[in-house]
Amino acid sequence: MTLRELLKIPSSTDKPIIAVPLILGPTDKFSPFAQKLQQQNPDIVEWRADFIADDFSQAVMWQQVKSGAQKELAQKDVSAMTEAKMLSEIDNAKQEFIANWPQMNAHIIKELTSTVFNSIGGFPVILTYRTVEQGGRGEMSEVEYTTFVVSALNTGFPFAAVDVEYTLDESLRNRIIDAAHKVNVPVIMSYHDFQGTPDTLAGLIENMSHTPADVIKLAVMPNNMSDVQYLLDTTKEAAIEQPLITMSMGEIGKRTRIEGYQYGSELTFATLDGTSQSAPGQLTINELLHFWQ
Ligand SMILES: O=C1C[C@@](O)(C(=O)O)C[C@@H](O)[C@@H]1O
Repeated sequence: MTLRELLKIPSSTDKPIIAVPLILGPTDKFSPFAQKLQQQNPDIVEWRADFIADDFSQAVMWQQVKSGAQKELAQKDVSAMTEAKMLSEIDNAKQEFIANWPQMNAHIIKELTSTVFNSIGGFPVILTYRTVEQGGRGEMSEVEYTTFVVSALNTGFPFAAVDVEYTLDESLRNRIIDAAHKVNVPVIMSYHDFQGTPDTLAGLIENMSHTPADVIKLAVMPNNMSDVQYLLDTTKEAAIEQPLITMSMGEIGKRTRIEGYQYGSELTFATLDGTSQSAPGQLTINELLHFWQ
């Protein structure tokens, strides 16, 4: 099955799927992004949830509740005794907050997901939470990351696919894969190396393909042109069942984002305006279309 078939993105061209990253944070507006999306019409949006989800983590939310209560207390003219008592009540409230957190968290994740789906006007969405270790912004623990992704999948919003990092603990990885498959969402198993191009790419792809994932994705940093050619050749020679997405990042890897499809990479990441890159070396959609003319 091709990636287009799997993600249900039909096309009459031989060109790869174009994915655009959505990297908005909690104070950013969605409408300029949505507008450019309509104008440039990529195939799919990758919601990089790591740009926003950590602002709604348990620690951040508790801090907000706590400082709100402390502020209120500071405005009251109370005795030192009453103040001490109230401060200890705030600490007790933490237990209650922790007990209620799973429901609150599910509610927050549903709101975030709903905002994304309602803002981007019908484009298919890949859900990605990229950890700092793999080159993203996400600082949640592995368990929190898993909870976030599983909860987002269970909101009922129809994600076109979900990204799962190969470096995540295997049992947690499988929890996400099971949750995704239960709601018929294909899983993209991804691996990033922002430092270099491992000389064991073929083995890595092979090992990743032995997971229950539906798509394999590899993004690595080349240090010279032969690293770039090595990535392309390995992509071409990969004999795995799943569709493959590969790229060399950075300036010298740009070629793989344009030509990778000729070697078997079925999706390429591009930006709407050249400024909102989610990884180094991404071209704009216009640049890609220009090269493909
Ligand atoms: O895995 C990838 C590929 C990527 O790192 C790139 O190099 O284009 C961009 C990420 O947003 C995406 O999740």
